[in-house]
Amino acid sequence: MIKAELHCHIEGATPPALAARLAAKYGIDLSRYLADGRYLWHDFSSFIACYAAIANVFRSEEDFAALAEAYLIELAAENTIYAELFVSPEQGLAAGLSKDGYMRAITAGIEAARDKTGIEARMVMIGERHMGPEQVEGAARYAVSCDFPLLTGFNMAGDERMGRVDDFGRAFDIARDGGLGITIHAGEVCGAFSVRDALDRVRPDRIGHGVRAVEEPDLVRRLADEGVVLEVCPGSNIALSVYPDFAAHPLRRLFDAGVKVTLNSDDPPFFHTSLAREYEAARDEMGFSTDEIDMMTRTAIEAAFVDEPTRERLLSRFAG
Ligand SMILES: Nc1ncnc2[nH]cnc12
Ligand SMILES: [Zn+2]
Repeated sequence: MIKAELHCHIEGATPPALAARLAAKYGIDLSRYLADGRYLWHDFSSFIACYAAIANVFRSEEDFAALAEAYLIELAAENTIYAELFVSPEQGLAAGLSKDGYMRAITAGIEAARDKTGIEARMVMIGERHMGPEQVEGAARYAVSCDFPLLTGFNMAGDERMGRVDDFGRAFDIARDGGLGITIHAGEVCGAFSVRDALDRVRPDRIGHGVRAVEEPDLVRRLADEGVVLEVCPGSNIALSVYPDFAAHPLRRLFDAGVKVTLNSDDPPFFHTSLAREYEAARDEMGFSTDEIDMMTRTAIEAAFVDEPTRERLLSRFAG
């Protein structure tokens, strides 16, 4: 089955064995965050802290390039034709590189994977909500001024409980005015109000998660009517205790209500998942037919932050 992914934080795709190898190479103590091949966290805040620690083991352009290349090659091996990677150039600064050096590295990883497998990929710039409006605006300004053609979108991740969407509105205005596709994490840790705020202030093309919109029927209807695409990450939601299990997850209710939904892995090894496992769970645990899953993949390509010839080429893979 053909697959596509719109929502994966690239440092969040770091295999634990790679994190351990780089930590040993650079003399970094990860014992609070990684043991017995598993990442150590127990709630959203400790997940964010663990994520930051793991992202810090990358110290060279080669490290970042190898991560992106390896992740995309793994996706391609599971018949994934398109992926968007969430990127954080400030991670380059933390590594003693430059933001451009980081972007160059992820670009190199994408190009290497495309040369080897044909997988198409783009980058989406991340601002971190818990770092405050200045950081998020800075990320947007860098995104619209840097010169990396594979960077096609802007997103805000991080702790949804920090501030209100309005505090970050200018960052999205900058990104939109600069021609970037717009998506925002909302309705994951916080409830329906957060999705409504995002729709009202940011007018996003897509929403990261968004699943807690299900708590308000009017909001579900609004998502369906406005055609906003949800980047749904069921395994992530279960790992972070947003829902107890796949049976309780609202993906099916949103789909049946006519909301445009897609399947994604978020930070796969942190949540003991992969894009392939999310597809399997949709079929085996959430009762989606092959045709319905294909619909979700098609939705992902239709909502991808790509130029129209690329979209047409990707959509042609569904012919027949
Ligand atoms: N699931 C998630 N929610 C918010 N910020 C994140 N950063 C990495 N993964 C995230
Ligand atoms: Zn995410």
